[in-house]
Amino acid sequence: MQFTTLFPTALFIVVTFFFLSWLRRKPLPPGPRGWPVIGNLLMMDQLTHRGLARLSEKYGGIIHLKMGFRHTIAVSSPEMAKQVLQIQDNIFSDRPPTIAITYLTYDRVDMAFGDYGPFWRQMRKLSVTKLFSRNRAESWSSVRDEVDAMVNLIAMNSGSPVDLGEQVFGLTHDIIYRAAFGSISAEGKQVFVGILQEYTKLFSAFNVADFIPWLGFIDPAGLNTRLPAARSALDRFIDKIIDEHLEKEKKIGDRDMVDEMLAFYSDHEIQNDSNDLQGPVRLTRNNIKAIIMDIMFGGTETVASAIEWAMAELMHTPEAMKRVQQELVDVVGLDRRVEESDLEKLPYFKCVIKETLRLHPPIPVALHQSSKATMIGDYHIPKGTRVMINIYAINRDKRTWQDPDVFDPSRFLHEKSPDFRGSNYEFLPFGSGRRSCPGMQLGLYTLEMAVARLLHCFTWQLPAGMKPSEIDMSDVFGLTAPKASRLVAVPTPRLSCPMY
Ligand code: HEM
Repeated sequence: MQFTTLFPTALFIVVTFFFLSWLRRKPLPPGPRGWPVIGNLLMMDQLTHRGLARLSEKYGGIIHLKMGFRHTIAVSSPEMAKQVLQIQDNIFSDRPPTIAITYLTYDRVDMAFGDYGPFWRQMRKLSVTKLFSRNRAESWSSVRDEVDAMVNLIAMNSGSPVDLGEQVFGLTHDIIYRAAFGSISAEGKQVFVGILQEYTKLFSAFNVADFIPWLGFIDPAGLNTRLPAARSALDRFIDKIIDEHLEKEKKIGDRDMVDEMLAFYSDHEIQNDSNDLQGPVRLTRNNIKAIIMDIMFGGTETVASAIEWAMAELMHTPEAMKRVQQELVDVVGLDRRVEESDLEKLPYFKCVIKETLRLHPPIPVALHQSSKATMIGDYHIPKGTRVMINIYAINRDKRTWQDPDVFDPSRFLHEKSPDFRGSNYEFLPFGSGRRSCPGMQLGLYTLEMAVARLLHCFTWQLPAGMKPSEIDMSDVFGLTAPKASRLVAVPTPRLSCPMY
Protein backbone atom coordinates (compact mmCIF):
# COMPACT_ATOMS: atom_id res chain seq x y z
CA MET A 1 0.00 0.00 0.00
CA GLN A 2 1.27 3.47 -0.82
CA PHE A 3 2.11 5.95 1.96
CA THR A 4 -0.61 8.33 0.69
CA THR A 5 -3.34 5.72 1.37
CA LEU A 6 -1.67 4.06 4.43
CA PHE A 7 -1.37 7.29 6.43
CA PRO A 8 -5.04 8.41 6.23
CA THR A 9 -6.19 4.82 7.00
CA ALA A 10 -3.98 4.59 10.10
CA LEU A 11 -5.07 8.05 11.19
CA PHE A 12 -8.73 7.07 10.74
CA ILE A 13 -8.26 3.91 12.87
CA VAL A 14 -6.47 5.80 15.68
CA VAL A 15 -9.04 8.62 15.76
CA THR A 16 -11.95 6.11 15.67
CA PHE A 17 -10.34 4.11 18.52
CA PHE A 18 -9.95 7.19 20.72
CA PHE A 19 -13.44 8.45 19.85
CA LEU A 20 -15.03 5.08 20.73
CA SER A 21 -13.10 4.80 24.02
CA TRP A 22 -14.14 8.36 24.85
CA LEU A 23 -17.79 7.43 24.15
CA ARG A 24 -17.49 4.27 26.28
CA ARG A 25 -15.84 6.13 29.16
CA LYS A 26 -18.02 6.36 32.23
CA PRO A 27 -19.04 9.82 33.43
CA LEU A 28 -17.38 11.73 36.25
CA PRO A 29 -19.47 12.09 39.44
CA PRO A 30 -22.08 14.88 39.33
CA GLY A 31 -21.19 18.38 40.47
CA PRO A 32 -21.48 22.08 39.72
CA ARG A 33 -20.40 23.12 36.21
CA GLY A 34 -17.06 24.89 36.03
CA TRP A 35 -15.52 27.49 33.70
CA PRO A 36 -12.96 26.71 30.99
CA VAL A 37 -9.38 26.45 32.40
CA ILE A 38 -10.20 27.58 35.95
CA GLY A 39 -13.01 25.03 36.40
CA ASN A 40 -14.66 25.51 39.83
CA LEU A 41 -11.81 27.58 41.33
CA LEU A 42 -14.17 30.50 41.99
CA MET A 43 -16.03 28.24 44.46
CA MET A 44 -12.91 27.86 46.61
CA ASP A 45 -14.53 29.59 49.60
CA GLN A 46 -17.37 27.00 49.56
CA LEU A 47 -15.00 24.06 50.00
CA THR A 48 -15.30 23.95 53.77
CA HIS A 49 -16.91 21.06 55.70
CA ARG A 50 -20.20 22.99 55.82
CA GLY A 51 -20.08 24.24 52.22
CA LEU A 52 -19.33 20.73 50.91
CA ALA A 53 -22.16 19.30 53.05
CA ARG A 54 -24.55 21.76 51.35
CA LEU A 55 -23.27 20.80 47.90
CA SER A 56 -23.73 17.11 48.70
CA GLU A 57 -27.38 17.73 49.63
CA LYS A 58 -27.82 18.96 46.07
CA TYR A 59 -25.59 16.52 44.12
CA GLY A 60 -25.31 13.40 46.34
CA GLY A 61 -22.74 11.48 48.41
CA ILE A 62 -19.97 11.87 45.84
CA ILE A 63 -19.47 15.06 43.84
CA HIS A 64 -16.89 16.17 41.31
CA LEU A 65 -15.21 19.55 41.01
CA LYS A 66 -12.51 20.66 38.62
CA MET A 67 -10.08 22.92 40.49
CA GLY A 68 -7.99 24.42 37.68
CA PHE A 69 -6.34 21.33 36.13
CA ARG A 70 -7.04 19.12 39.15
CA HIS A 71 -9.89 16.65 39.40
CA THR A 72 -11.31 16.72 42.91
CA ILE A 73 -14.07 14.66 44.52
CA ALA A 74 -15.87 15.24 47.81
CA VAL A 75 -17.20 12.18 49.61
CA SER A 76 -20.02 12.84 52.09
CA SER A 77 -21.89 9.57 52.67
CA PRO A 78 -20.95 6.44 54.66
CA GLU A 79 -21.35 4.22 51.54
CA MET A 80 -18.93 6.31 49.47
CA ALA A 81 -16.51 6.61 52.42
CA LYS A 82 -16.44 2.81 52.64
CA GLN A 83 -15.54 2.63 48.93
CA VAL A 84 -12.61 4.99 49.42
CA LEU A 85 -11.36 3.89 52.86
CA GLN A 86 -11.94 0.16 52.72
CA ILE A 87 -12.93 -1.39 49.39
CA GLN A 88 -10.42 0.64 47.32
CA ASP A 89 -8.11 1.65 50.16
CA ASN A 90 -5.07 0.57 48.13
CA ILE A 91 -5.89 3.17 45.43
CA PHE A 92 -6.96 6.05 47.69
CA SER A 93 -4.17 6.09 50.28
CA ASP A 94 -1.91 8.79 48.81
CA ARG A 95 -1.93 12.40 50.03
CA PRO A 96 -2.30 15.45 47.74
CA PRO A 97 1.12 17.14 47.46
CA THR A 98 0.59 20.92 47.53
CA ILE A 99 3.59 23.19 46.95
CA ALA A 100 3.61 24.35 50.60
CA ILE A 101 3.33 20.82 52.02
CA THR A 102 6.09 19.50 49.76
CA TYR A 103 8.45 22.32 50.69
CA LEU A 104 7.73 22.40 54.43
CA THR A 105 8.03 18.62 54.86
CA TYR A 106 11.42 18.47 53.05
CA ASP A 107 9.78 16.80 50.04
CA ARG A 108 7.31 14.77 52.11
CA VAL A 109 9.84 12.68 54.03
CA ASP A 110 7.37 12.33 56.91
CA MET A 111 4.41 10.05 57.58
CA ALA A 112 1.32 12.30 57.52
CA PHE A 113 1.95 13.86 54.10
CA GLY A 114 3.97 11.12 52.36
CA ASP A 115 2.37 8.92 49.69
CA TYR A 116 1.45 5.34 50.58
CA GLY A 117 4.37 2.98 49.88
CA PRO A 118 7.29 1.10 51.52
CA PHE A 119 8.85 4.26 53.01
CA TRP A 120 5.52 5.37 54.49
CA ARG A 121 4.98 1.87 55.93
CA GLN A 122 8.34 2.05 57.70
CA MET A 123 7.53 5.51 59.11
CA ARG A 124 4.12 4.32 60.25
CA LYS A 125 5.58 1.23 61.94
CA LEU A 126 8.14 3.36 63.73
CA SER A 127 5.45 5.80 64.91
CA VAL A 128 3.06 3.13 66.10
CA THR A 129 5.67 0.99 67.89
CA LYS A 130 8.03 3.67 69.21
CA LEU A 131 6.34 7.07 69.38
CA PHE A 132 2.61 6.65 70.06
CA SER A 133 2.72 3.24 71.71
CA ARG A 134 1.08 2.73 75.09
CA ASN A 135 4.42 1.19 76.15
CA ARG A 136 6.02 4.65 75.96
CA ALA A 137 4.92 5.41 79.52
CA GLU A 138 6.64 8.84 79.39
CA SER A 139 3.96 10.25 77.03
CA TRP A 140 1.16 9.01 79.25
CA SER A 141 2.72 10.39 82.41
CA SER A 142 3.27 13.77 80.74
CA VAL A 143 -0.50 13.85 80.02
CA ARG A 144 -1.34 13.23 83.69
CA ASP A 145 1.19 15.78 84.99
CA GLU A 146 0.12 18.52 82.59
CA VAL A 147 -3.63 17.94 83.19
CA ASP A 148 -2.93 18.20 86.94
CA ALA A 149 -0.97 21.41 86.41
CA MET A 150 -3.88 22.91 84.44
CA VAL A 151 -6.44 21.91 87.08
CA ASN A 152 -4.26 23.40 89.84
CA LEU A 153 -3.93 26.67 87.95
CA ILE A 154 -7.70 26.86 87.39
CA ALA A 155 -8.33 26.10 91.09
CA MET A 156 -6.09 29.05 92.04
CA ASN A 157 -8.33 31.31 89.93
CA SER A 158 -11.65 29.86 91.07
CA GLY A 159 -14.51 32.31 91.24
CA SER A 160 -13.19 34.37 88.29
CA PRO A 161 -13.80 33.86 84.55
CA VAL A 162 -11.28 31.44 82.98
CA ASP A 163 -10.51 31.37 79.26
CA LEU A 164 -10.94 27.61 78.93
CA GLY A 165 -9.98 27.65 75.25
CA GLU A 166 -6.63 29.23 76.04
CA GLN A 167 -6.06 26.79 78.92
CA VAL A 168 -6.67 23.67 76.84
CA PHE A 169 -4.64 24.84 73.83
CA GLY A 170 -1.77 25.59 76.26
CA LEU A 171 -2.28 22.15 77.81
CA THR A 172 -1.90 20.17 74.58
CA HIS A 173 1.12 22.23 73.47
CA ASP A 174 2.77 21.48 76.84
CA ILE A 175 1.97 17.75 76.62
CA ILE A 176 3.25 17.24 73.10
CA TYR A 177 6.24 19.59 73.52
CA ARG A 178 7.33 17.66 76.60
CA ALA A 179 6.69 14.23 75.04
CA ALA A 180 8.69 15.24 71.93
CA PHE A 181 11.61 17.20 73.39
CA GLY A 182 11.69 16.06 77.02
CA SER A 183 11.71 19.59 78.47
CA ILE A 184 9.20 22.34 79.03
CA SER A 185 11.28 25.49 78.57
CA ALA A 186 8.77 28.37 78.42
CA GLU A 187 11.01 30.35 76.08
CA GLY A 188 11.56 27.39 73.73
CA LYS A 189 7.86 26.61 73.70
CA GLN A 190 6.98 30.18 72.75
CA VAL A 191 9.37 30.13 69.77
CA PHE A 192 8.14 26.72 68.69
CA VAL A 193 4.43 27.62 68.93
CA GLY A 194 5.20 30.66 66.72
CA ILE A 195 6.76 28.35 64.08
CA LEU A 196 3.82 25.96 64.37
CA GLN A 197 1.29 28.76 63.86
CA GLU A 198 3.07 29.98 60.72
CA TYR A 199 3.22 26.39 59.38
CA THR A 200 -0.54 26.03 59.98
CA LYS A 201 -1.25 29.25 58.06
CA LEU A 202 1.04 28.19 55.19
CA PHE A 203 -0.48 24.70 54.93
CA SER A 204 -3.97 26.12 54.53
CA ALA A 205 -3.08 29.21 52.39
CA PHE A 206 -4.60 29.26 48.90
CA ASN A 207 -1.91 28.99 46.21
CA VAL A 208 -3.17 29.28 42.65
CA ALA A 209 -0.05 27.41 41.39
CA ASP A 210 -1.37 24.23 43.05
CA PHE A 211 -4.20 24.22 40.53
CA ILE A 212 -2.79 26.07 37.49
CA PRO A 213 1.00 25.60 37.68
CA TRP A 214 1.94 28.32 35.15
CA LEU A 215 0.26 30.98 37.32
CA GLY A 216 2.89 30.54 40.09
CA PHE A 217 4.10 34.12 39.65
CA ILE A 218 0.81 35.35 41.21
CA ASP A 219 1.70 35.27 44.90
CA PRO A 220 -0.52 37.63 46.94
CA ALA A 221 0.08 35.73 50.23
CA GLY A 222 3.88 36.12 49.82
CA LEU A 223 4.39 32.32 49.93
CA ASN A 224 7.60 32.49 47.91
CA THR A 225 9.33 34.27 50.79
CA ARG A 226 7.32 32.93 53.74
CA LEU A 227 7.94 29.25 52.94
CA PRO A 228 11.78 29.44 53.07
CA ALA A 229 11.62 31.68 56.17
CA ALA A 230 9.37 29.22 58.04
CA ARG A 231 11.50 26.20 57.16
CA SER A 232 14.74 27.96 58.16
CA ALA A 233 13.17 28.86 61.53
CA LEU A 234 12.30 25.20 62.08
CA ASP A 235 15.81 24.11 60.99
CA ARG A 236 17.43 26.47 63.50
CA PHE A 237 15.12 25.36 66.31
CA ILE A 238 15.23 21.59 65.87
CA ASP A 239 18.89 21.30 64.75
CA LYS A 240 19.85 22.76 68.13
CA ILE A 241 17.61 20.28 69.97
CA ILE A 242 19.00 17.35 67.93
CA ASP A 243 22.60 18.43 68.66
CA GLU A 244 21.85 18.68 72.39
CA HIS A 245 20.23 15.23 72.35
CA LEU A 246 23.18 13.71 70.45
CA GLU A 247 25.54 14.99 73.15
CA LYS A 248 23.60 13.42 76.05
CA GLU A 249 23.04 9.66 76.43
CA LYS A 250 19.78 9.00 78.29
CA LYS A 251 18.45 6.08 80.30
CA ILE A 252 15.52 4.15 78.74
CA GLY A 253 12.88 5.60 81.13
CA ASP A 254 13.97 9.21 80.42
CA ARG A 255 13.78 9.08 76.65
CA ASP A 256 11.64 11.56 74.74
CA MET A 257 10.42 11.16 71.14
CA VAL A 258 13.56 12.80 69.70
CA ASP A 259 15.70 10.22 71.57
CA GLU A 260 13.52 7.42 70.16
CA MET A 261 14.06 8.69 66.62
CA LEU A 262 17.78 9.35 67.09
CA ALA A 263 18.20 5.61 67.74
CA PHE A 264 17.59 5.28 63.96
CA TYR A 265 19.63 8.35 62.96
CA SER A 266 21.84 8.28 59.89
CA ASP A 267 23.99 11.15 58.54
CA HIS A 268 23.53 9.91 54.98
CA GLU A 269 20.64 11.00 52.83
CA ILE A 270 18.24 8.06 52.24
CA GLN A 271 15.84 7.53 49.36
CA ASN A 272 12.24 7.95 50.39
CA ASP A 273 11.10 5.66 47.58
CA SER A 274 13.33 2.84 48.87
CA ASN A 275 11.79 -0.60 48.49
CA ASP A 276 14.01 -2.06 51.18
CA LEU A 277 11.40 -2.94 53.79
CA GLN A 278 13.56 -5.64 55.38
CA GLY A 279 16.53 -3.35 55.99
CA PRO A 280 16.84 -1.29 59.17
CA VAL A 281 14.90 1.99 59.38
CA ARG A 282 17.24 4.97 58.95
CA LEU A 283 16.21 8.53 59.66
CA THR A 284 17.92 11.73 58.52
CA ARG A 285 17.60 15.08 60.28
CA ASN A 286 14.95 16.08 57.76
CA ASN A 287 12.92 12.94 58.53
CA ILE A 288 13.11 13.71 62.24
CA LYS A 289 12.06 17.34 61.75
CA ALA A 290 9.17 16.43 59.45
CA ILE A 291 7.90 13.69 61.80
CA ILE A 292 8.05 16.08 64.77
CA MET A 293 5.82 18.47 62.82
CA ASP A 294 3.38 15.57 62.13
CA ILE A 295 3.17 14.89 65.86
CA MET A 296 2.69 18.58 66.65
CA PHE A 297 -0.05 19.01 64.05
CA GLY A 298 -1.71 15.70 64.84
CA GLY A 299 -1.60 15.99 68.60
CA THR A 300 -2.24 19.60 69.62
CA GLU A 301 -5.14 21.43 67.90
CA THR A 302 -7.12 18.21 67.36
CA VAL A 303 -7.22 17.31 71.04
CA ALA A 304 -7.53 20.90 72.33
CA SER A 305 -10.48 21.68 70.07
CA ALA A 306 -12.24 18.46 71.16
CA ILE A 307 -11.80 19.33 74.88
CA GLU A 308 -13.12 22.87 74.33
CA TRP A 309 -16.10 21.59 72.28
CA ALA A 310 -16.99 18.99 74.94
CA MET A 311 -17.09 21.69 77.63
CA ALA A 312 -18.98 24.13 75.35
CA GLU A 313 -21.64 21.55 74.38
CA LEU A 314 -22.16 20.61 78.06
CA MET A 315 -22.52 24.25 79.10
CA HIS A 316 -24.91 24.75 76.18
CA THR A 317 -26.97 21.68 77.29
CA PRO A 318 -27.34 21.95 81.12
CA GLU A 319 -29.30 18.64 81.48
CA ALA A 320 -26.34 16.74 79.97
CA MET A 321 -23.90 18.65 82.23
CA LYS A 322 -25.97 17.77 85.30
CA ARG A 323 -26.17 14.10 84.34
CA VAL A 324 -22.45 13.64 83.64
CA GLN A 325 -21.41 15.48 86.81
CA GLN A 326 -23.82 13.36 88.88
CA GLU A 327 -22.33 10.20 87.36
CA LEU A 328 -18.86 11.35 88.47
CA VAL A 329 -20.13 11.92 92.04
CA ASP A 330 -21.87 8.50 92.12
CA VAL A 331 -18.89 6.55 90.77
CA VAL A 332 -15.85 8.46 92.06
CA GLY A 333 -17.18 10.53 94.97
CA LEU A 334 -15.89 13.98 95.90
CA ASP A 335 -12.94 13.14 98.15
CA ARG A 336 -10.36 12.25 95.48
CA ARG A 337 -9.58 13.09 91.84
CA VAL A 338 -10.97 10.96 89.00
CA GLU A 339 -8.32 8.47 87.76
CA GLU A 340 -7.79 6.58 84.51
CA SER A 341 -9.10 3.37 86.12
CA ASP A 342 -12.48 5.11 86.77
CA LEU A 343 -13.11 6.00 83.14
CA GLU A 344 -14.45 2.57 82.11
CA LYS A 345 -17.06 2.81 84.90
CA LEU A 346 -18.49 6.06 83.50
CA PRO A 347 -20.79 5.06 80.60
CA TYR A 348 -22.54 8.41 80.21
CA PHE A 349 -19.21 10.28 80.30
CA LYS A 350 -17.95 8.01 77.48
CA CYS A 351 -21.09 8.93 75.49
CA VAL A 352 -20.34 12.64 76.01
CA ILE A 353 -16.90 12.13 74.44
CA LYS A 354 -18.36 10.21 71.48
CA GLU A 355 -21.12 12.75 70.89
CA THR A 356 -18.56 15.57 70.93
CA LEU A 357 -16.40 13.77 68.34
CA ARG A 358 -19.51 13.12 66.22
CA LEU A 359 -20.67 16.74 66.13
CA HIS A 360 -17.20 18.30 66.05
CA PRO A 361 -14.72 15.91 64.41
CA PRO A 362 -11.37 17.66 65.04
CA ILE A 363 -10.27 16.97 61.44
CA PRO A 364 -13.52 17.74 59.59
CA VAL A 365 -12.20 16.91 56.11
CA ALA A 366 -9.52 14.23 55.51
CA LEU A 367 -7.49 14.63 52.32
CA HIS A 368 -6.46 11.66 50.18
CA GLN A 369 -5.44 11.20 46.51
CA SER A 370 -5.94 8.38 44.00
CA SER A 371 -2.79 6.64 42.74
CA LYS A 372 -4.47 5.33 39.56
CA ALA A 373 -7.68 5.65 37.55
CA THR A 374 -10.62 3.68 38.94
CA MET A 375 -14.42 3.52 39.19
CA ILE A 376 -16.66 4.29 42.17
CA GLY A 377 -20.12 2.92 41.40
CA ASP A 378 -20.79 4.04 37.83
CA TYR A 379 -18.41 6.98 38.02
CA HIS A 380 -14.97 7.34 36.52
CA ILE A 381 -12.28 8.67 38.91
CA PRO A 382 -9.12 9.73 37.05
CA LYS A 383 -5.60 9.05 38.35
CA GLY A 384 -4.32 11.76 40.71
CA THR A 385 -7.82 12.89 41.78
CA ARG A 386 -7.84 14.74 45.10
CA VAL A 387 -10.33 13.27 47.53
CA MET A 388 -11.95 15.27 50.33
CA ILE A 389 -13.61 12.92 52.83
CA ASN A 390 -16.15 15.09 54.61
CA ILE A 391 -16.12 13.48 58.06
CA TYR A 392 -18.26 16.33 59.42
CA ALA A 393 -21.07 15.63 56.89
CA ILE A 394 -20.85 11.84 57.37
CA ASN A 395 -21.10 12.17 61.17
CA ARG A 396 -24.30 14.23 60.70
CA ASP A 397 -25.91 12.17 57.92
CA LYS A 398 -29.71 12.37 58.40
CA ARG A 399 -30.18 8.77 57.24
CA THR A 400 -28.10 7.43 60.16
CA TRP A 401 -28.60 9.94 62.95
CA GLN A 402 -31.91 11.15 64.34
CA ASP A 403 -31.85 14.94 64.91
CA PRO A 404 -28.25 14.94 63.68
CA ASP A 405 -27.44 18.51 64.77
CA VAL A 406 -28.60 18.02 68.39
CA PHE A 407 -26.06 17.27 71.16
CA ASP A 408 -27.56 14.14 72.72
CA PRO A 409 -24.94 11.85 74.35
CA SER A 410 -27.59 9.28 75.31
CA ARG A 411 -27.90 8.23 71.63
CA PHE A 412 -24.65 6.28 72.26
CA LEU A 413 -26.09 4.40 75.25
CA HIS A 414 -27.73 1.91 72.86
CA GLU A 415 -25.76 -1.29 72.52
CA LYS A 416 -25.79 -1.15 68.73
CA SER A 417 -24.67 2.47 68.42
CA PRO A 418 -21.69 2.98 66.06
CA ASP A 419 -18.15 2.98 67.37
CA PHE A 420 -15.32 5.27 66.20
CA ARG A 421 -12.58 2.67 65.72
CA GLY A 422 -12.94 2.71 61.95
CA SER A 423 -15.31 -0.10 61.02
CA ASN A 424 -18.52 1.98 61.19
CA TYR A 425 -18.41 4.30 58.19
CA GLU A 426 -21.21 6.51 59.57
CA PHE A 427 -18.93 7.69 62.43
CA LEU A 428 -15.34 8.46 61.44
CA PRO A 429 -13.65 10.99 63.77
CA PHE A 430 -10.32 9.12 63.53
CA GLY A 431 -10.72 8.08 59.87
CA SER A 432 -10.48 4.43 58.85
CA GLY A 433 -8.10 2.13 56.98
CA ARG A 434 -4.41 2.58 56.23
CA ARG A 435 -4.27 6.34 56.82
CA SER A 436 -6.43 6.35 59.95
CA CYS A 437 -5.11 8.17 63.01
CA PRO A 438 -2.06 6.47 64.61
CA GLY A 439 -2.34 8.76 67.66
CA MET A 440 -5.91 7.74 68.57
CA GLN A 441 -5.03 6.11 71.91
CA LEU A 442 -2.88 9.02 73.10
CA GLY A 443 -5.41 11.58 71.80
CA LEU A 444 -8.37 9.87 73.48
CA TYR A 445 -6.47 9.48 76.74
CA THR A 446 -5.67 13.21 76.84
CA LEU A 447 -9.22 14.18 75.85
CA GLU A 448 -10.84 11.91 78.45
CA MET A 449 -8.49 12.76 81.32
CA ALA A 450 -8.78 16.52 80.72
CA VAL A 451 -12.59 16.60 80.34
CA ALA A 452 -13.16 14.17 83.25
CA ARG A 453 -11.00 16.23 85.62
CA LEU A 454 -12.49 19.58 84.53
CA LEU A 455 -16.00 18.20 85.13
CA HIS A 456 -15.20 16.39 88.36
CA CYS A 457 -13.11 19.08 90.08
CA PHE A 458 -15.33 22.11 89.34
CA THR A 459 -18.86 23.30 88.77
CA TRP A 460 -18.95 25.70 85.82
CA GLN A 461 -21.03 28.83 85.32
CA LEU A 462 -21.24 31.23 82.41
CA PRO A 463 -19.86 34.73 83.11
CA ALA A 464 -22.06 37.69 84.03
CA GLY A 465 -25.50 36.12 83.77
CA MET A 466 -24.97 34.84 80.21
CA LYS A 467 -27.58 32.21 79.18
CA PRO A 468 -26.55 28.80 77.72
CA SER A 469 -28.37 29.66 74.48
CA GLU A 470 -26.12 32.73 74.10
CA ILE A 471 -22.89 30.71 73.83
CA ASP A 472 -21.36 31.16 70.37
CA MET A 473 -21.34 27.62 68.92
CA SER A 474 -19.86 28.50 65.50
CA ASP A 475 -16.57 27.08 64.25
CA VAL A 476 -13.76 28.13 61.88
CA PHE A 477 -12.51 25.90 59.09
CA GLY A 478 -8.84 25.06 58.60
CA LEU A 479 -6.84 21.87 59.12
CA THR A 480 -9.08 21.52 62.21
CA ALA A 481 -12.41 23.19 63.11
CA PRO A 482 -12.06 24.83 66.55
CA LYS A 483 -14.65 27.10 68.19
CA ALA A 484 -14.74 30.49 66.48
CA SER A 485 -14.61 32.28 69.86
CA ARG A 486 -12.98 30.99 73.01
CA LEU A 487 -15.13 29.45 75.77
CA VAL A 488 -14.99 31.53 78.96
CA ALA A 489 -16.54 30.13 82.18
CA VAL A 490 -16.32 30.57 85.95
CA PRO A 491 -15.13 27.51 87.96
CA THR A 492 -16.01 26.72 91.58
CA PRO A 493 -14.10 23.83 93.21
CA ARG A 494 -16.30 20.93 94.36
CA LEU A 495 -13.85 18.32 95.75
CA SER A 496 -13.15 18.01 99.47
CA CYS A 497 -9.49 16.99 98.86
CA PRO A 498 -6.77 19.69 98.43
CA MET A 499 -6.71 21.12 94.89
CA TYR A 500 -3.11 22.45 94.80
C1 HEM B 1 -9.03 13.56 69.39
C2 HEM B 1 -7.87 13.40 68.84
C3 HEM B 1 -7.59 13.08 67.40
C4 HEM B 1 -8.43 12.94 66.33
C5 HEM B 1 -9.95 13.06 66.31
C6 HEM B 1 -7.62 12.62 65.16
C7 HEM B 1 -8.11 12.39 63.89
C8 HEM B 1 -7.33 12.08 62.79
C9 HEM B 1 -7.82 11.91 61.44
C10 HEM B 1 -9.28 12.05 61.00
C11 HEM B 1 -6.76 11.64 60.63
C12 HEM B 1 -6.77 11.48 59.10
C13 HEM B 1 -7.30 10.14 58.65
C14 HEM B 1 -7.32 10.03 57.15
O1 HEM B 1 -6.65 10.77 56.43
O2 HEM B 1 -8.06 9.19 56.65
C15 HEM B 1 -5.58 11.64 61.47
C16 HEM B 1 -4.31 11.38 61.02
C17 HEM B 1 -3.18 11.48 61.80
N1 HEM B 1 -3.14 11.74 63.16
FE1 HEM B 1 -4.72 12.02 64.38
N2 HEM B 1 -6.31 12.58 65.55
C18 HEM B 1 -6.24 12.85 66.91
C19 HEM B 1 -5.11 12.86 67.70
C20 HEM B 1 -3.83 12.60 67.26
C21 HEM B 1 -2.66 12.59 68.10
C22 HEM B 1 -2.65 12.80 69.61
C23 HEM B 1 -1.59 12.37 67.28
C24 HEM B 1 -0.12 12.28 67.62
C25 HEM B 1 0.46 12.64 68.72
C26 HEM B 1 -2.09 12.21 65.93
C27 HEM B 1 -1.32 11.98 64.81
C28 HEM B 1 -1.82 11.77 63.54
C29 HEM B 1 -0.96 11.53 62.38
C30 HEM B 1 0.57 11.50 62.37
C31 HEM B 1 -1.83 11.33 61.29
C32 HEM B 1 -1.44 11.02 59.85
C33 HEM B 1 -1.43 9.51 59.62
C34 HEM B 1 -1.06 9.11 58.19
O3 HEM B 1 -1.14 9.91 57.28
O4 HEM B 1 -0.70 7.96 57.99
N3 HEM B 1 -3.46 12.37 65.96
N4 HEM B 1 -5.95 11.92 62.78
